[in-house]
Amino acid sequence: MKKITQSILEKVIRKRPANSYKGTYGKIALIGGSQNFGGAIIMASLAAVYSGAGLVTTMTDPTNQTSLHDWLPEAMFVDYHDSQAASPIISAADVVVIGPGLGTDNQALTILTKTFELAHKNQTLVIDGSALTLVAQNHLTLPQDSLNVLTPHQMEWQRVSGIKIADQTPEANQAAANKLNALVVVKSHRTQVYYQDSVYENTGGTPAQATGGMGDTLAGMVGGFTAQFADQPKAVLAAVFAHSAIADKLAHKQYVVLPHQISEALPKFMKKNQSV
Ligand SMILES: NC(=O)C1=CN([C@@H]2O[C@H](COP(=O)(O)OP(=O)(O)OC[C@H]3O[C@@H](n4cnc5c(N)ncnc54)[C@H](O)[C@@H]3O)[C@@H](O)[C@H]2O)[C@@H](O)CC1
Ligand SMILES: Nc1ncnc2c1ncn2[C@@H]1O[C@H](COP(=O)(O)OP(=O)(O)O)[C@@H](O)[C@H]1O
Ligand SMILES: [Mg+2]
Repeated sequence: MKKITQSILEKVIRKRPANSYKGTYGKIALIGGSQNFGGAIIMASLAAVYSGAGLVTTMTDPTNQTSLHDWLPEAMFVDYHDSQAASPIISAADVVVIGPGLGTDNQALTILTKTFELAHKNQTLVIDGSALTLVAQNHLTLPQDSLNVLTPHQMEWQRVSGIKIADQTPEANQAAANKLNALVVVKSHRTQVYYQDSVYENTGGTPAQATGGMGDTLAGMVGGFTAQFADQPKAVLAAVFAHSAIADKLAHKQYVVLPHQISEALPKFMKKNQSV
């Protein structure tokens, strides 16, 4: 098993070319946030914007619009019930993050299946939270043409793969990830990443991260990194490492690290760890 260490950051985070503009850094659509879980998609959107994604659109329940803009005026808003408005933006996105706080009712299932229908080649789909539970409950097939990045915690991975948490060995997980033809980030206190023949284990992370919204933030970061950096598997590894490394640093002086604090630390962290 390979270790994910500090060295992944310089390999991925590049110095920004002088003649670049927002279009250089990718378009992301983030879909989620039911009436009760609005915070999840706001935290994911914060992470996407603070990791440097060029254009971010948040598709959520309209009850979340004011809080979204209060936290993040940089994000555009679309009502996720409005399929006519949402579909062209989803189609045009380089990266779609779906699931944080989406919920698992019929309306959430409709939004997820529509997003799967729209997914296409040259698009990365980050499937997190409720979207993973919906995939498992409804035996959905993942889209064939997009690069599918799954970010389950161990219980979500149990639902999707059928492997009980106690039996989630690297061999079993790798076989299941390959069967899904997906890049899978199995989150725990030492997160593991499965992609094709490779298994990676993160070397960072702290129990100060054990708080709701921490995974929503990682999903947004994976979206932000894959939107900007060409090598998609490496971008995922860098997002996983950066998420835990920032938390480890904050945890020197904090009992608990709040998810939005990780996002707020990202611009300085990325500047410090970019390649020269
Ligand atoms: N502020 C918000 O709006 C929040 C919304 N959230 C959303 O709520 C939805 C449900 O997600 P949840 O994960 O809370 O609920 P789930 O029911 O999907 O998973 C939680 C269950 O998994 C078990 N579990 C086993 N191993 C675990 C591990 N390593 N990490 C985490 N749980 C493990 C827990 O004991 C618990 O029974 C998701 O869409 C999520 O994005 C959560 O992120 C919490 C914060
Ligand atoms: N004890 C821990 N040590 C290291 N990382 C942790 C620990 N507890 C939680 N995390 C990290 O926090 C995140 C939790 O994700 P998730 O359970 O999906 O949260 P949520 O859905 O509430 O946002 C994962 O990235 C996980 O690796
Ligand atoms: Mg989660």
